[in-house]
Amino acid sequence: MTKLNLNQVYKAFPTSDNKINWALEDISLSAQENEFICIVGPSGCGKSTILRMIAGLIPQTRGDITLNGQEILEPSANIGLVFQNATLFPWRTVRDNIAYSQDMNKNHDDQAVNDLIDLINLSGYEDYYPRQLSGGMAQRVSLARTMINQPEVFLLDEPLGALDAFTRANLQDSLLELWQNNRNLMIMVTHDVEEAVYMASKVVVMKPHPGRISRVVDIDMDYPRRRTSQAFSDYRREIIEELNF
Ligand SMILES: Nc1ncnc2c1ncn2[C@@H]1O[C@H](COP(=O)(O)OP(=O)(O)OP(=O)(O)O)[C@@H](O)[C@H]1O
Repeated sequence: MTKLNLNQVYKAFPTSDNKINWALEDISLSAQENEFICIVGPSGCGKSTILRMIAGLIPQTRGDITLNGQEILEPSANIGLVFQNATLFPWRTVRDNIAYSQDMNKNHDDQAVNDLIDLINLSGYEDYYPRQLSGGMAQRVSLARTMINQPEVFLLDEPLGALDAFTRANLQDSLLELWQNNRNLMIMVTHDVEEAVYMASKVVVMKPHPGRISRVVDIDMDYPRRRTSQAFSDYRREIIEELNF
């Protein structure tokens, strides 16, 4: 069933000299529940703008964006968004950062919080404060904090971009596990083609000036994926070639 639909979406921003910058042109994309979609493309092609429109943070200039057939007009708890840098409450412990939902001030079930702490491999760190965590640990907490609301759509804007390669590879696996347990729709922006092939069921390749979709590549490989397999290198090459032409 189609969960999310973008139909001929355009986005214009005013420029400082009173002109119009068409940041996105004719974006059409439909996503089923359970999909893991990665969006790749060069800087400035409008990847974050797409996520911000889906999150209901900014309006599109033309076209429709619907979730379960309903137009998205404002942010809602059904759609979670995680950015590159974890933004945790510094005065709350790991447990309380996850337990208290940002916008609803609601205390979550202890069992659900413990299960998520287990899943993100932070058991034993429940009572730590953000200043006592590494970047990777903080980003895990940030993911768990969004995940606990069980959003139907989970939007991730370069969530692993600021991490070292080793932490990044670990978190890719944690994210895949979160997705496999919850089976919600994930849409992740990344600059890293290998990360997209490792994680996504579908890769959306974008081009700039104006930002548009140049190709959608279905990744037909079982999980867990082997980065050294022939199929993996073939998909990676196909996407890199698409980005370069
Ligand atoms: N609030 C805004 N006001 C004006 N222009 C904006 C605004 N947000 C984005 N843009 C413009 O829209 C275009 C797309 O920006 P966006 O941040 O979505 O690209 P991106 O693909 O996510 O880039 P990056 O990979 O560098 O994060 C750019 O030309 C940018 O200058």
